[in-house]
Amino acid sequence: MKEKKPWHTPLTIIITVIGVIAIVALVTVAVLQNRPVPQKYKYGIVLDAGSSHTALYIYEWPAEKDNNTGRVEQKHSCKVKGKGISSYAAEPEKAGTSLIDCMREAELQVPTKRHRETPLYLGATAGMRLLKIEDSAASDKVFQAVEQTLQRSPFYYQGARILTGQEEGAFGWVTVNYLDDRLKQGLETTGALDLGGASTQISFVSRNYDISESPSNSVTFRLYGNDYNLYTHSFLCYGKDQVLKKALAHQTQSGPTKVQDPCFHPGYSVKRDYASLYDSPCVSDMKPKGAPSEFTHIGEGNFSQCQEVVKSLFNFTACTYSRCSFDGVFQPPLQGPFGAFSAYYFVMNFLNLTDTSFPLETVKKNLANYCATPWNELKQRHLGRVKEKYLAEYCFSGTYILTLLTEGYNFTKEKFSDIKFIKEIKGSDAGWTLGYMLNLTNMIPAEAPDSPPLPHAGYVSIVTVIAILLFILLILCLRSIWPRCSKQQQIV
Ligand SMILES: Nc1ccn([C@@H]2O[C@H](COP(=O)(O)OP(=O)(O)OP(=O)(O)O)[C@@H](O)[C@H]2O)c(=O)n1
Ligand SMILES: [Ca+2]
Repeated sequence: MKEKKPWHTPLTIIITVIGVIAIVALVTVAVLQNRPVPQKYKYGIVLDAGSSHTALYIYEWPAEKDNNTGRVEQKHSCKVKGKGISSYAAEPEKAGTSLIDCMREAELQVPTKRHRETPLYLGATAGMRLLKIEDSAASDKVFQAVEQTLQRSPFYYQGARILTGQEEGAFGWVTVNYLDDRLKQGLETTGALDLGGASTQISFVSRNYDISESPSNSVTFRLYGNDYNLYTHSFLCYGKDQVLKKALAHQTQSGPTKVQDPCFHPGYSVKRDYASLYDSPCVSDMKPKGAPSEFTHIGEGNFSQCQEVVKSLFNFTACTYSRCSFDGVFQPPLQGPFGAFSAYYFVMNFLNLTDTSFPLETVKKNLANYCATPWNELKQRHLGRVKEKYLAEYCFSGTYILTLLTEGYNFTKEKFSDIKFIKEIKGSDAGWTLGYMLNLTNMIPAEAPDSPPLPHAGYVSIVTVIAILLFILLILCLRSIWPRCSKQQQIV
């Protein structure tokens, strides 16, 4: 009878133990070496010096993945108290000191050991563009004051400058599409509509259209391996505060002491002075000669008359291109979904009109009702929660927004539902700041980044399975070789 050889000879036990130790060691090394490191973050700070106010944004992203997409998020924002930096033209130092509180907040938000490497940018928009036109020396002084504050901060200060309207529009578009993860995936992009206090931007990709008809409106990008031909335009003096000035200027051309304004509520009556109404380059050439020092601004609450006033501020006839939006500015056919943010959102959200699935006619009817609401009633309903200045202007602003979108940009009643009024996307505010930082830190690569063929978990599992298979193979091999070896020994 064939004697069965026991498998647990000292040698096989030693080999098994060594094998098991080797496998455990191999898998441990694979796991440890390739384990995702505990998340460490990097930070970037952008100050948005808008015409009406300044806001500071802190962005963060995983330290190891600067180049990866959709990973930069807004960590914190801080609203600077007071008005925009351009309002400090007469006392520039205050433009610098106004930023100190938010800079302190940023020092607490960003871990101290990251301070020195955290880039800090300030970008100014239409308010400073207007100040530069009006008084270039004053604009320089405001920048000097602002720089002084920012240079003193512990962050890696990268400079303060005025963005061009084109940059403001294009970076707003980058932000929206980056946050929506549309760029990396090469999906159809979303257009961006930004309404500020002093300027407004429209940016979108219009396929099959020759944007070279107006090269100054075109921006080309290569992002993640895709080419984009972006149409963008910034209308200076068409932000909602400057348009309000234009509307009032339009109604005070004869220098009256009393103006009955259909865009303000019945019962609204406020004294305004001519000097501060006409203090901007958007209206300064319209100032009536020999006007009194002030006028009484009286509300009438008539939406359709307000629409007429607002419409009269646009020039719809001048156009030297194949097609125009208004004021002789080229615009290709609207395409794709649009995100409308900043003041578009503030105003439409207050008015409860962000739902664009309602027919445009219904939106207009609701706004007409709102405009006809007596001023006293509105104050009772909202004061304490909403600033009086904002409250007084929502009828005008809503009318302006609808007129700009429908008559200005040509969002017809069918296309109106393509617009989504948004404040933020996945927790990050919509606006130009994120796109600006991504661009300056080269965080969006022109080509799609190479990613490892296997995810970490897949890699570890495969290494483990292969190691176990090899080990089993080794045991089987030893089991078939060993008896022969030992028999040979016996023969010898
Ligand atoms: N809750 C709020 C906040 C702001 N506003 C208004 O929204 C406009 C400001 O929009 P914003 O996007 O902050 O403009 P800026 O960036 O300051 O201006 P710009 O981009 O033109 O430089 C101002 O008219 C302000 O009165 C509003 O109506 N309701
Ligand atoms: Ca703005």
